[in-house]
Amino acid sequence: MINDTMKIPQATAKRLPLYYRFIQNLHASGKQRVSSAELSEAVKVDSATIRRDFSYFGALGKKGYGYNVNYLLTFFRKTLDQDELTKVALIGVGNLGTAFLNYNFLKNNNTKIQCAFDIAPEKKGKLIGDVPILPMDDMEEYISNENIPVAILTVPAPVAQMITDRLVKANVKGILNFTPARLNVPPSIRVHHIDLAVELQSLVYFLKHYPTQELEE
Ligand SMILES: NC(=O)c1ccc[n+]([C@@H]2O[C@H](COP(=O)([O-])OP(=O)(O)OC[C@H]3O[C@@H](n4cnc5c(N)ncnc54)[C@H](O)[C@@H]3O)[C@@H](O)[C@H]2O)c1
Repeated sequence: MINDTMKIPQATAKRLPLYYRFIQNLHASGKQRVSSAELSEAVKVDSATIRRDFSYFGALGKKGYGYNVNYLLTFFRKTLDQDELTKVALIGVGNLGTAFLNYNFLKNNNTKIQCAFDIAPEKKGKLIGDVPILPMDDMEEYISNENIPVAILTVPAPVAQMITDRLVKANVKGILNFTPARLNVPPSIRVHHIDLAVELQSLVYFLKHYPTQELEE
């Protein structure tokens, strides 16, 4: 998770995992330095934005040298708390939830879906991608005893708010909401809403109205 005390603009913070993944790959291939042009090509963010982003990280590229890969890797590890495993709970093991359980989030960063919950009795006790599916009755107790700070919500929209209220009681700090429901939460809880239909619509709109150059920001 990104350290709250750091003064990195939100738009920059959102690009951190993208940079981190690429820098990890560079490091693994033994590369010592990288130019903003190479980074730009790889992560599809224009190089002026990259230079501005990296100046927030205290990484000032040198002309003709670029950025030091080791420095960047250390910075991203620290900033994204890569040394610390963030536990995640998933609620709703249907089509979407099952796909997430089968996808190994640990491949790219240190978040791990530790447990899943579903109301369907036939799913109880099953393992999907090594993640156990537990009954909804146990949700609050399990999440709060295990100190799980993040939940992914993949339930039908009509029950999303009711489950969110329960997650808040269980001391969850962040919710990744895949349902179309708009969630009400206390100000201390962060909700990120991922609406695939809206994202798709927005992509189609941008393709129609903006030349590719302006798509990158
Ligand atoms: N499938 C997609 O491609 C997709 C894409 C974007 C958004 N979504 C949204 O994601 C959510 C899940 O979609 P899906 O296709 O996986 O649906 P689904 O019907 O396949 O799965 C929903 C799961 O939630 C469980 N559930 C129902 N009520 C519950 C409750 N009260 N407590 C706990 N679990 C409960 C069901 O047993 C089921 O396993 C929906 O809100 C949907 O709109 C789905």
